[in-house]
Amino acid sequence: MRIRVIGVPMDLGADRRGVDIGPSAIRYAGLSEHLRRLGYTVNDIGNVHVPQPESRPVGNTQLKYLEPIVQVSEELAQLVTEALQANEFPLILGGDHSIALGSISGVARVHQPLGVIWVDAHTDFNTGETTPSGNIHGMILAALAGLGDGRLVEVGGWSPKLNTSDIVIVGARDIDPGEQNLLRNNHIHVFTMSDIDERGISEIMHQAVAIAGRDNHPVHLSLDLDALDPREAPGVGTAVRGGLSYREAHLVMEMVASTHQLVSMDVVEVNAILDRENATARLAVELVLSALGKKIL
Ligand SMILES: NC(=[NH2+])NCCC[C@H](N)C(=O)O
Ligand SMILES: [Mn+2]
Ligand SMILES: [Mn+2]
Repeated sequence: MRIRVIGVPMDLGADRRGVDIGPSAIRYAGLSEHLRRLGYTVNDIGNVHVPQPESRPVGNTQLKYLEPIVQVSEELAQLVTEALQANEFPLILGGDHSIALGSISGVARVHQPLGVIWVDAHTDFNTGETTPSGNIHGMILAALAGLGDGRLVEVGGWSPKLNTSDIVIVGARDIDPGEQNLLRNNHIHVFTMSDIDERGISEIMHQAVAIAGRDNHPVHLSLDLDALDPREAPGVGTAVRGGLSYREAHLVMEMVASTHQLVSMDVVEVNAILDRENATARLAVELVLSALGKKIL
C-alpha cells in the first residue's frame, strides 16, 4: 500500500495568505512518519509550483487569479493521474480548496463515475455570477459538476468530472444565496450541521457513503479543515462557528475508511499563519490517518 503525497502551496483561490504554507505545516506535524507507522510506504514528491499572488494580476474580480489557478490545476491533474497509474494513493495537501479542481480532475480521468464526499462548512458551489467574493475556492465543486466559467469547467479538456448525483456535502453551515439556488436546482445532496444535530453524525455518514459510494463506485474525500468547529481548527481562513466536533470528524473519516472505496483524498485550507502552535495541521494529520484506516482498537 503506497501513498503519493503531493503538496500544493496554493492561496490564489482565497483572500488571505497563510494557506500557502499549509503543506509545510502538515508535513511538519509528522504526516509521513505517522503514515509509515500505519504500514504505508510514503512517496512524498514535494510541491507543485504555484506563483505568488504578488507576481500576477488579479484579473477579473469575479474570478480572481483564474489563469494561474487553471495552470496549476492542469499540472496537478496530470500528477494525480500519474500517481494512480503508478498504483499509489494520491494524498494532496493544500493550499486553499481550489486545488480540488486539479486533484479531482486527475482522479476522474481514471475513475468514472467517481463519488465525492466534500466535508466543509461551505458548499463551494458558487459560480462567477453568484460569488460574493470572487474567490475561486468557493466555486470548485460547481465547476467539477460542469457549472460556471468554461475555463474552470474544462480543466483537463473534458467536462463534467462529476455527476451531481455522486456528490455529497457534509458539515455545511454557511451557504450564499445564489449558491443555495444552484444546489437546489441541481439536486445536490447536502447534509448541513442542522441535519447532523438532528439525526447524529453516524446516521448521516451511513447515508453519505451510500450515496457517494453506490454500486461500489470509487470515492474521493475532500476535507476542508473549516468543517471542524473553530475551537478545534483555529487555523483556517474562513472560520464558521458551530462545526463538527473532534469526535464527529474522526467518525466521518473512520466511516469513509470502512467502505474500502476511497481512492484519493485532499486536505485543504490549513492556514498556518492563523493557527495556534500548528494545532490545525496536527489535527489534519490525525484525520488523514483515520481516513486511511487508523482505528482506536
Ligand atoms: N473553500 C472555502 N473555504 N470556501 C469558502 C467560500 C466562502 C464563500 N462562499 C465564497 O464564495 O467566497
Ligand atoms: Mn471548501
Ligand atoms: Mn470551507
